[in-house]
Amino acid sequence: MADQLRIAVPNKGQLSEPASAMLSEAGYRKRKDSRDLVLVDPDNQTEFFFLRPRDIAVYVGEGILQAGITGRDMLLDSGAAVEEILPLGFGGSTFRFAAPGGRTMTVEDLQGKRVATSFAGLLSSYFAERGIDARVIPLDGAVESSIQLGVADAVADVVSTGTTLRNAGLEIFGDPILESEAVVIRQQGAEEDTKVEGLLRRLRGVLVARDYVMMDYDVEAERLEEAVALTPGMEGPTVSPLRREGWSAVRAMVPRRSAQQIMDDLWALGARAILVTDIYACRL
Ligand SMILES: Nc1ncnc2c1ncn2[C@@H]1O[C@H](COP(=O)(O)OP(=O)(O)OP(=O)(O)O)[C@@H](O)[C@H]1O
Ligand SMILES: O=P(O)(O)OC[C@H]1O[C@H](OP(=O)(O)OP(=O)(O)O)[C@H](O)[C@@H]1O
Ligand SMILES: [Mg+2]
Repeated sequence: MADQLRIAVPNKGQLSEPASAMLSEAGYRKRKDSRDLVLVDPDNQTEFFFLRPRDIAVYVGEGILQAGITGRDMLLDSGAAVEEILPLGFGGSTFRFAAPGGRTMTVEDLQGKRVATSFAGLLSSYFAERGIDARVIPLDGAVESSIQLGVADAVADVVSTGTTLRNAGLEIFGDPILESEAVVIRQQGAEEDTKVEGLLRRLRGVLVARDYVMMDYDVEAERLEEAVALTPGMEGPTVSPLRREGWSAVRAMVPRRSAQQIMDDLWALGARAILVTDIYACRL
């Protein structure tokens, strides 16, 4: 249907499961079978198309689908007319050079050499921008084997934990070519679309619910200012009178990763009944 929001989602690979999990947390329907190619979600007037992450920028760039989830590296590699509109905080990786004995190498050493990669577009632009004349050897995957097999002198590949490179006896060198993560994309210069805005609002809500917790505590009036300084919240904490004379109840969102430290600091100020709860969903 024409008034449906049509979104591209990775059908397999590293981004597939976390992308579907995030959409499900955002209240969209989840596909039951990982082989399904299309999922219609009539309650949200949305259709999901499960596509290869590498192809997603092409569909969105052609204006066939209004938005998609893919890796920043894949979006840049595609050369499609798309733009990133929201980083999603998963699928984090760096794109890096590696070679045997790479520790002692620099990017300039690649002059005249062969560099294998499955991101030929991205790598060619990188070399062009720096005036390095290297030969890019495009491969589909398992790039780490290319040096041992004699097709390349170095590789440019996705690195997460570094295990794959280490196991292949390769060492990273040079600055990261790119820091990547999963992102929402749309066609370059696309007009504001209320349905896409709605999707983004939901996804931002999931990001906040993942990164923040709700903290409640009671504190004596004399220590209130110090306590509030530790928990400034988003637009200022809610402070309400406690039935107990001279005490207040405070409620504020705090970053999940610092919640334990803030609890310790509040306790030291004399705050009591300090409670932390998950945020299930939100719109800020
Ligand atoms: N080990 C990893 N950790 C985090 N992100 C990764 C990792 N490997 C790849 N990615 C990211 O996931 C996205 C999709 O890559 P993925 O490897 O899933 O696709 P692919 O190589 O085309 O498919 P496959 O590996 O299934 O053949 C890319 O943006 C990439 O940066
Ligand atoms: O640093 P690590 O944690 O080891 O992860 C990085 C590896 O993960 C991906 O491989 P994938 O499994 O997608 O295979 P592929 O090379 O065939 O794409 C990527 O291409 C790297 O090889
Ligand atoms: Mg891969």
